[in-house]
Amino acid sequence: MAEPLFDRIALIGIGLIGSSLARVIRRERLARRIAIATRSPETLERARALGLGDAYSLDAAEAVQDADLVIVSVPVGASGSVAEQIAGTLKPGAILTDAGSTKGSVIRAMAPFVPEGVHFIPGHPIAGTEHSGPDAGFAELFEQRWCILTPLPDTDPQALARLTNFWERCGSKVDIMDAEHHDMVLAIVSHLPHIIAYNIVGTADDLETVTKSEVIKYSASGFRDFTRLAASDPTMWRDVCLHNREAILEMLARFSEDLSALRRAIRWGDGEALFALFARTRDIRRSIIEAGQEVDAPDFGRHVVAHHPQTPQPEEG
Ligand SMILES: NC(=O)C1=CN([C@@H]2O[C@H](COP(=O)(O)OP(=O)(O)OC[C@H]3O[C@@H](n4cnc5c(N)ncnc54)[C@H](O)[C@@H]3O)[C@@H](O)[C@H]2O)C=CC1
Ligand SMILES: O=C(O)C(=O)Cc1ccc(O)cc1
Repeated sequence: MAEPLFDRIALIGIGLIGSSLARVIRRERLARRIAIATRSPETLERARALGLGDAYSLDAAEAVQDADLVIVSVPVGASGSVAEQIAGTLKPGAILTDAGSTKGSVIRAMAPFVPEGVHFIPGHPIAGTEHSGPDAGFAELFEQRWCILTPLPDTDPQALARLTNFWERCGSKVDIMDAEHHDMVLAIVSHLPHIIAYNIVGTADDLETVTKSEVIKYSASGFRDFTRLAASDPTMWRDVCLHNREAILEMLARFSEDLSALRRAIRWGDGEALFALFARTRDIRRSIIEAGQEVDAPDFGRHVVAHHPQTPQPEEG
């Protein structure tokens, strides 16, 4: 059996991402000990009841003591305050990383608190679901998914190799890029789709000519896919919007321009323009399938039911 990669891993935040990490770390024996810290007592108790770790604390500073790898998986707006809390007890030589959906803001918020001798390597697993909390996680979440690492210019290559190895042992493929590029790419492939979903579901909810029961009744159409995304955690997505503001605004501006062109084509009955766009976008989906990426909305809800048939989800926070 392979040696554990780390002696002690500390997980700060034990929601969907933190608890999925706990489960895969356990399954793959990636650490001898898992220490868990989170902010709310209810979530911590739930993590304990699920047996996700070896030590539990409401104090992040306590949890990171002696940890060789610290993974912060909290809403991105909380990453600075977590860094401030743990700064004094991080072990020299430890690797500090995170799972946040935005990277520039996380670096700006956390880096000032990282002590000399601690290797800070921000990260982002491109894997998730619309569910949140410790019950929602599952060990297979990261399998065959990309994890993007955004090291800083002075990052130690050995620490980077160790963290890359960790994510690969979790089942992920690892890519490395700078934070600014990450934020631009993710704005279009992840943040905008969620914003559009929140918007369209809100628009449908506001309609006066179509009743709520009709929206529910006939939603076995494209609308249903949007409702899945629009069911994602409000705190997490509020923070993403507030902390990747520039890139999201840039992509929204482009989106609005293209939407205006599409609107014009519909108004003027320009079938050729409509057909040309729809044919081009169909090719994109074909390329995704050819590249071997999963494209159908994964019914990750099944995992929640399969793992914990009757457990209610605790309040987050
Ligand atoms: N949900 C998703 O699909 C994905 C989320 N992410 C990112 O991962 C991070 C975590 O997301 P999830 O696990 O989905 O969220 P979640 O809502 O399931 O869990 C968040 C956890 O952070 C804790 N928390 C909140 N504020 C805290 C604080 N100040 N100190 C300590 N703990 C605190 C909560 O109690 C909870 O345990 C976020 O930054 C998110 O952007 C990344 C990839 C996918
Ligand atoms: O549920 C989905 O379809 C997602 O897109 C999950 C997701 C949410 C946020 C991320 O930063 C990465 C992945």
